[in-house]
Amino acid sequence: MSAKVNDDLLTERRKCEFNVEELTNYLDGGAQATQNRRKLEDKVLSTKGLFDEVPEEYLSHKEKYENAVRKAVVYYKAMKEAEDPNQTEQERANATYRSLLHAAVFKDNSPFSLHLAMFIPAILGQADEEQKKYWMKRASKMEIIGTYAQTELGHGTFIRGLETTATYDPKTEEFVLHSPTLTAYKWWPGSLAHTANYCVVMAHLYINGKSCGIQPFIVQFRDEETHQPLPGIKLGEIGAKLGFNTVNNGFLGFDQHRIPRNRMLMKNAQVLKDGTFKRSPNSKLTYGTMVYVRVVIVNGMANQLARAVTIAVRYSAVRRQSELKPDAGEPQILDYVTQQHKLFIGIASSHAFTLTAKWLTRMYQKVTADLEKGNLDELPELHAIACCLKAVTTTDTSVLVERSRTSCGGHGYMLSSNLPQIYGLVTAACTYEGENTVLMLQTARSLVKALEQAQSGKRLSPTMSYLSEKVSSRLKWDNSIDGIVKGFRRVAYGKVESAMRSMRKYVRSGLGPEDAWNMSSVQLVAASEYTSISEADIRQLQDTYEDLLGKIRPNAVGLVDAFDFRDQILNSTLGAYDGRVYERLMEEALKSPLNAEPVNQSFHKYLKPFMQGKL
Ligand SMILES: CCC/C=C/C(=O)SCCNC(=O)CCNC(=O)[C@H](O)C(C)(C)COP(=O)([O-])OP(=O)([O-])OC[C@H]1O[C@@H](n2cnc3c(N)ncnc32)[C@H](O)[C@@H]1OP(=O)([O-])[O-]
Ligand SMILES: Cc1cc2nc3c(=O)[nH]c(=O)nc-3n(C[C@H](O)[C@H](O)[C@H](O)COP(=O)(O)OP(=O)(O)OC[C@H]3O[C@@H](n4cnc5c(N)ncnc54)[C@H](O)[C@@H]3O)c2cc1C
Repeated sequence: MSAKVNDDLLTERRKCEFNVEELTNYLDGGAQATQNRRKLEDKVLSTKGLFDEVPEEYLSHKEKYENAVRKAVVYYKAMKEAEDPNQTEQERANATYRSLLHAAVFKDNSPFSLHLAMFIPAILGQADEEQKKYWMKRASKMEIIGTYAQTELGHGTFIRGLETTATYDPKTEEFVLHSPTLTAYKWWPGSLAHTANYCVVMAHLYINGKSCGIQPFIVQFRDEETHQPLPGIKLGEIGAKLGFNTVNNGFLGFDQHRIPRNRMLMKNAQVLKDGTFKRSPNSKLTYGTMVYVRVVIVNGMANQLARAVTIAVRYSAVRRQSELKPDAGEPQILDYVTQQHKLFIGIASSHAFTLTAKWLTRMYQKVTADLEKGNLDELPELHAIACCLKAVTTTDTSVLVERSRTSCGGHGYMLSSNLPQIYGLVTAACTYEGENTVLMLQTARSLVKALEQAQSGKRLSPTMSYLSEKVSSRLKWDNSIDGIVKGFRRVAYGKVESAMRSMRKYVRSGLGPEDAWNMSSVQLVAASEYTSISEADIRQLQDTYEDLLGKIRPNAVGLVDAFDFRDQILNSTLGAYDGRVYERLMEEALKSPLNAEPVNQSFHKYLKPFMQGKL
């Protein structure tokens, strides 16, 4: 088959009105950063043994895991060898994030992901200096593989309800870890089942029968040589899921399992040898690892969304279907304005999430630096904003990735398009690291507080200041960027105010504050808007929107090319740079094991006797 680039894609690229490379450089953080990223990709992607001979989807559950472990090892070594010693750690991290290199290797996800995404951050954020030195030396070289075990069979959201206990025994200077019930079993941690040998366990600390809250402990649960579970450890895999099937999510129960005192991570709270408990300056510092990961997720969503819309936009430029005008031939489906509406929002959202992620990361770094100096003032605001942005970006990305998939018609349903797997990855993020409704309610809680403060004349932080702006009940709609931002602020203010009025109404009617909160929670999450926008305003906004879709249309392929994902990273029959969609669909179909023989044995065993009335 010819390797020629599809003619429609060639035309699209000629039509593009801006410099694609310039936008790529902007996304990478400069031309040099683009070069560095591409160099990294060249090196890693040329590594032997990284890719599947048989497409992953045709392997059994067990084979998928074993194959993923094999590739994780090759990939880890390739990344280490490709490291440029002249680059800073931040530059390396940026290149790795932007390239989504692991997506070329794992259509699903790596069984090492929890080690890097949570185990190491938990040590960095929760261990004291001595512990950090010891554990980071081992963890950074992957002499040990770790995970983060917080969620239990019975509790995920309500961390204070976790049932795993860590009881301090001052006689032996040990903690005794125990799972008193079935629902106390840790359930979900990635890598836990067969990959990791250590984990950070969140457990309820008791000293002399007194509760000292939820605390982090570093626990070895497999022998370092034999990999057998240690005495007092019950361990296994939780089974097949919608996605994440190579992540090796596991369960873990403790039967009076003893660990030394120095295995409690003691940066914030401490237990002294005699059992004296030293409280953390703020009990919520224990939740720091989750705040960090929520920040990281926003960036991850921007990249996964960019990947999905790249596939869908390129496919939409190649695919021709139906008729717009009689005898004019079949148009590219990208010419249908409904198709543009489905996809261009995805491109725009990806850019918006990228910029938001940069802003949020800076805020995280500042608050973390302040925490190190003992200043906790901005922690509540960081928590409220990280919760909200994690929830909004994961929800929107899930919707937009699914829309990208359906916008490819039947071919988007094929696993070889990679869109179903991308959806499986991003929809998981609506649940993990805090279920989205729950996180939105955390943000609502701080918004209600801020509005109360504004109404009593207190000054608010810049991110909340719109709640103290004087707003007239009738807002004159204005289609400029400033006008739209003002409109959004008005709507946001209206939502919070309406939810608060509703809560006050319920309290006046005799409900307690918690019940009033629950009764108003639909409004708190997604209040109906109090916007004074009129029908004429909406028409004008709609006209502007349709006008903008037309302006983006000639640049759509250029915009997704600028994301600069290699074919191996897109891993899709529909999205490759050359647009050979139909050839690739056929090539992949021929890899199905069912195509290895013209007649399947089930014909002789079942169909023939059945059809001949002999079964
Ligand atoms: C690759 C995939 C890997 C996946 C891994 C995972 O999923 S790992 C598993 C991931 N699992 C999850 O993500 C579980 C999700 N659940 C949670 O994060 C928490 O349990 C909760 C936040 C829902 C409630 O917690 P709670 O019942 O203890 O709290 P409360 O509601 O009573 O509020 C008390 C006060 O604390 C404040 N505050 C709370 N958190 C923070 C914080 N981080 N920082 C600062 N502050 C915080 C809150 O604003 C409130 O302030 P106020 O108004 O009193 O001034
Ligand atoms: C793919 C994946 C990977 C994961 N990896 C890990 C891991 O590595 N380590 C780990 O420890 N955990 C992990 N988890 C677990 C994850 O963090 C939890 O599933 C998540 O925090 C949600 O908790 P839950 O499952 O108990 O849901 P629940 O809290 O039971 O939620 C169920 C429903 O109840 C609602 N609800 C709950 N509380 C409230 C409330 N206060 N107000 C209103 N509604 C409420 C929710 O909105 C939701 O609709 C993972 C989960 C997934 C899906």
